[in-house]
Amino acid sequence: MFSFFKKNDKEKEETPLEEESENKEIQQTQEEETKGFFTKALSKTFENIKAVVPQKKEKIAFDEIEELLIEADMEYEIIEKAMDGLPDMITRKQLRHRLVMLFEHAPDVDLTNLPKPFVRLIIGVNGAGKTTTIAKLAKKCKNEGKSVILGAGDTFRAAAIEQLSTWAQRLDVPIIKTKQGHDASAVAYDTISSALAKNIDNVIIDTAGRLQTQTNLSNELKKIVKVCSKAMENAPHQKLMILDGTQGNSAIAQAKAFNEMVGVDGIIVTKLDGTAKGGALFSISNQLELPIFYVGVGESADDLIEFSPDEFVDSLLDEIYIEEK
Ligand SMILES: Nc1nc2c(ncn2[C@@H]2O[C@H](COP(=O)(O)OP(=O)(O)OP(=O)(O)O)[C@@H](O)[C@H]2O)c(=O)[nH]1
Repeated sequence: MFSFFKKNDKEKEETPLEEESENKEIQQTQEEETKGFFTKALSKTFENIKAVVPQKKEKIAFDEIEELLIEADMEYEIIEKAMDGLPDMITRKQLRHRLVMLFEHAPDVDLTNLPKPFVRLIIGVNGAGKTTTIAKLAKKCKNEGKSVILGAGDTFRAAAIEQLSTWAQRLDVPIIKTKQGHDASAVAYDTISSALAKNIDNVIIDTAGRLQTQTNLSNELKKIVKVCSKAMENAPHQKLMILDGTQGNSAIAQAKAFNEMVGVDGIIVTKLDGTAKGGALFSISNQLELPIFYVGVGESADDLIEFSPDEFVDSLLDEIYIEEK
């Protein structure tokens, strides 16, 4: 999926075959690392799963799989869908195929040809982890050698502006902000204009998670989206919804409401480290018909990992199945 493998330090005299095998090795190492992250982040979910299947096996009974997926907070409707027609004893390969299929809504972004600036609008309810995730995304941009500017678009709460400003300072990235109560769409416009003027690669704009009424919130978000497109054609390029992973499946209704308001392009699930509800990722992606781009696995700016359905499913299966020969 989103892999950024740098080839620039390869020795010139390497043959294409050597280079290919080296690239494969790098890729494998990175996949292992991501799998390691998932295993760590999902330790609580895995504890529940292991209570159902304490010993790793080659084949696992249908009922046991059903039970462990329930334990991991996967919605029953999705479990039924995933397991439809599977035999009484299920192999790793059979289950893997079905589970990966649940994430069929893969992100469809050509990362080699991103517009400049690439504008992301961050939406979601208060407390879901919006501000922290914006900081994590900004850090990721910087790590990749890209410039970034933040827009403090949650003008409803002074604390939100302050919190994002603190992160901007800590990460040493510019931020456009205004006073509490001022027009959020003006902040969005100014942030994009500033990025255009200064040739900045990425724009990340925060939004309010709550206003006086749901209608006000909906109107404000719609206005921000419209104003972004006035500042730059086709902006925002991604509307990302932040969902609190500790809420498990109950985050879905919330997400649907936001999706109806402005149409969401993808999801970031936060706080995966603190929950036993990791299985909800299946239902979240499948029910909303949206890709999960990243997952948050801690409170620091580095605790964000790119979501890969394959690696996520493999780390889960590693807990219950003997490695397939
Ligand atoms: N463990 C853990 N905590 C997280 C993660 N992401 C965010 N948090 C914490 O969740 C709390 C809320 O995060 P914020 O980023 O303030 O959330 P917000 O959506 O901006 O919420 P408001 O500031 O209330 O608008 C903070 O204490 C964060 O440190 C994560 O991936 N893992």
